[in-house]
Amino acid sequence: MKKRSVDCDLFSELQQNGILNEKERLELFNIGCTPLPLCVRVNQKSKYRDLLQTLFNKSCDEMKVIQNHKIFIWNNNKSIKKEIKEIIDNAVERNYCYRQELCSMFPPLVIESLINKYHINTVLDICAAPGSKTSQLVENKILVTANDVDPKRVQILAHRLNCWGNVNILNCSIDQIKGKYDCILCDAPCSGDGTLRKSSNPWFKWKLTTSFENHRIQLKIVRESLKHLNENGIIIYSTCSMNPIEDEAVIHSILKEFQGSIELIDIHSIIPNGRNGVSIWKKYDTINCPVTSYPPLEEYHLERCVRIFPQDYNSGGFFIAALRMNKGISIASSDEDTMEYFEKANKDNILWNQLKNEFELQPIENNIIMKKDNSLYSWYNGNPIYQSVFCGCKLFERRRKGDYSLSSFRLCEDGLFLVQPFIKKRRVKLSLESFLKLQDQPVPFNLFSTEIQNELKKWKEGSIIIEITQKNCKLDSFYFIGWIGKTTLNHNISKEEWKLIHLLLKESINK
Ligand SMILES: C[S@@+](CC[C@H](N)C(=O)[O-])C[C@H]1O[C@@H](n2cnc3c(N)ncnc32)[C@H](O)[C@@H]1O
Repeated sequence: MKKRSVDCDLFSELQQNGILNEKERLELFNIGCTPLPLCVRVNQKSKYRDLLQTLFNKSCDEMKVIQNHKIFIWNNNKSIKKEIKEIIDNAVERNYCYRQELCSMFPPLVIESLINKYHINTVLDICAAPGSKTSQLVENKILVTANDVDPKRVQILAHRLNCWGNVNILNCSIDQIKGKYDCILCDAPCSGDGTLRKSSNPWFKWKLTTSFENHRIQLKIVRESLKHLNENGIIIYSTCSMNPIEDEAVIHSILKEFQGSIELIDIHSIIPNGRNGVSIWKKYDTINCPVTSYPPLEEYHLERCVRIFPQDYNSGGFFIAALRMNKGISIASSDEDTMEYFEKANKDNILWNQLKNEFELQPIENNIIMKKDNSLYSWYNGNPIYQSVFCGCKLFERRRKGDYSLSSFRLCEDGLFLVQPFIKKRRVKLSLESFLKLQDQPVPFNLFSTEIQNELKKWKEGSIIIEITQKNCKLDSFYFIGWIGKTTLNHNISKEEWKLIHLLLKESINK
């Protein structure tokens, strides 16, 4: 097996460019050879939030509170208790947590810090898959649209964003994007040399020519994004590369092209350990070097950009810059040809009225839209937008084709946190003991107390919300989706979720 070396091409290039001195090169080598800490961000909308946070708080090495996020850090993956690891894996799989490197959290944190000052209401995450930064953005009160060009990665994105919040998801290349946004996050594809703690590629496969190719793509992504920015809008540009060709050179080229219309915002106060961006780097005279990557001849205040070395935050390497468009700029864009895949719920639709009345959805009916799909109707919460492949959170799902009875629809876990507070009917309160009985098989009504039996018999066959109401129980005030059959109560909880419930109960009771 090849051995990592302080003499690798990547480090030599960074040093020749003046990004690293001898001492920093050694520091980078040393930290580059140690594994990354495990960082976990808990979904603030998850019903297990408090349980998970209490548990993680006791077990982690460090807990950071940055804006409204609580981040739990374990410095050594191997020292995490097996039970806690199992809970983390299970909760991540179910989107109750996100495993995300610390430096990858910075671009959304920058956006969150600028929301009020720059009146940001809408954000487009233009290179969003697999969704770590989008999942962070949707925790704010802004309308988030996520896009990625790669269809397979969009599927992963959609899966990972379940339960995190309202988000519209597009699957198009940057030149097909329509509409305008207050802020666009360009987390661009890059060489990924900042990932040297988790991948061997930066050590053995890094090539300058790849950086040149990436520079061209990155520039195109930022230029295209500018067409979709509202006046006074913000672009956040980020990469996990430490190389100026993929970082400052892209920003410099944009500032030079749109001089006077775009300014670079200083974001150092948001990322205090970050380093200043550089204004000097090598001018390569090879044929394939893009001229747009040449270093500046004038002052562009590139020091306002932030470069993170792994040793700065015990993370990976990263780069972030924030650009503000202060005057409209003219880049041709075509905004015709909008296709609507979604429409507002048809108020005359019999099934819609049945669902609405059965679950008392009136207060939120204007936020619910119907997916136009030949065989399946789903209700989502969100704004209908063209080209969406997914839109909002799924609230109800069709179970059986061709059957338009209430029981052919079921409430979905994805959007339960959104509708649950509005659903006043079709709820039942169970003690923890009764709830746990449901795990193995549907429980006949007559095995519950008369009070609960009467409650269950009130409703037609279909979904119901089960609340746990036992005092001093760790799952008190928790809610789950159940199913009322003709004579039995069943649950809609997957095997893996039951496992999580038991692990959490066990760990919390033991503590
Ligand atoms: C660095 S990754 C994004 C990571 C993501 N922001 C996250 O935090 O999980 C870059 C993404 O850009 C996407 N991409 C590359 N070229 C693109 C283009 N022309 N338009 C849209 N997305 C593109 C890739 O498919 C890839 O998923």
